[in-house]
Amino acid sequence: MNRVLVTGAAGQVGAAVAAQLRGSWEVIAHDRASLDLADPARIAAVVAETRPDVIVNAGAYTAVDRAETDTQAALAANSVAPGAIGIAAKHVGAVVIHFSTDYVFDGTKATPYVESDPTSPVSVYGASKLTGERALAASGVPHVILRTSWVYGPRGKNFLLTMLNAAKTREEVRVVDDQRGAPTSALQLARATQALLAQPADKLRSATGVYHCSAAGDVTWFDFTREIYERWGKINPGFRAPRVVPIPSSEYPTPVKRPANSRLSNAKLQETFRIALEPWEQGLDETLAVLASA
Ligand SMILES: NC(=O)C1=CN([C@@H]2O[C@H](COP(=O)(O)OP(=O)(O)OC[C@H]3O[C@@H](n4cnc5c(N)ncnc54)[C@H](OP(=O)(O)O)[C@@H]3O)[C@@H](O)[C@H]2O)C=CC1
Ligand SMILES: Cc1cn([C@H]2C[C@H](O)[C@@H](COP(=O)(O)OP(=O)(O)O[C@H]3O[C@@H](C)C(=O)[C@@H](O)[C@H]3O)O2)c(=O)[nH]c1=O
Repeated sequence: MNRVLVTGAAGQVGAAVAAQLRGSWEVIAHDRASLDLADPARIAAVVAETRPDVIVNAGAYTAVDRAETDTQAALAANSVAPGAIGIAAKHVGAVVIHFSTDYVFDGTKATPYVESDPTSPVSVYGASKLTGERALAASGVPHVILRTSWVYGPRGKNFLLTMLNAAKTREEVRVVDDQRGAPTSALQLARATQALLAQPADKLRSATGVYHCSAAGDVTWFDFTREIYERWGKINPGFRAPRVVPIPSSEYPTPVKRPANSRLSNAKLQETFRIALEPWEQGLDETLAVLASA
């Protein structure tokens, strides 16, 4: 059985990927306690000891607003670590699958972003992830960078859980209606990763590069919130949803501006690997079903 090392395995995507691959892969899962990505020497040692065939790097500093002031920690995990992972992986002949973000773009394009579009991050988080993409590529290791968007799942910190929690105490939630993207579930990303790893090894190696990988379709955060409550209500008849009020981003001030357009064209992923993620509605229903059964 082939061996895969998963970093950030306590996070939403890392946990889902590790769970999805168990059974068909020997999974070595590392969280922050066992592999601190801010420690390049530890990365080198763990990779040299375990000699994985594939490394899935799902660890990252994802607190977008906090990254503006906690910059060193964000840079260590998001910018430096991918390069260290690439160098260590190259030594043992491993392929690296790495996650990145829609926030490498400024969101001013009118249509979905393609991989060749110029990047222009407007946040430290986005800039740190872009530097990480470049560091991984510069290491010379065969790699696939999956840029995704608006990730949520049944655990961790994410917009879905924030909104379900808000419903417990709030009569009304006010949500931005001028940022558009594809909410992508951790489970959808885990399945896409599994499909990627099922490709012939030489194909994966020769397809080195950046791929956009998000759920099909798009919504605003306001639309997404309404759908969350409507669908949660259908499986929990006693649920009382707060009023959902659409607002412009200017009425929800955050330390960092978010891109207005987060839509990512997945055509390259589909053409190269024949991998297509399901519509975001399916990811949401699956995740709500997991929450309902918990
Ligand atoms: N969440 C989202 O909306 C999106 C995420 N992405 C990307 O997808 C990937 C997975 O994100 P997601 O699972 O959602 O994020 P999470 O925040 O859920 O998980 C990231 C994990 O990385 C860990 N981590 C952070 N810093 C370090 C470190 N120095 N050493 C070891 N582990 C560390 C975190 O640990 P701890 O909790 O202890 O900090 C956490 O367990 C990331 O690359 C992210 O940039 C892309 C687009 C959207
Ligand atoms: C909680 C809340 C948020 N919002 C807005 C703020 C923001 O513009 C948008 C989403 O809020 P979040 O805090 O989830 O946004 P954010 O943390 O920026 O989410 C991002 O995380 C990183 C890691 C990524 O890579 C991105 O793809 C994206 O998912 O909704 C409201 O309008 N009303 C609310 O009640």
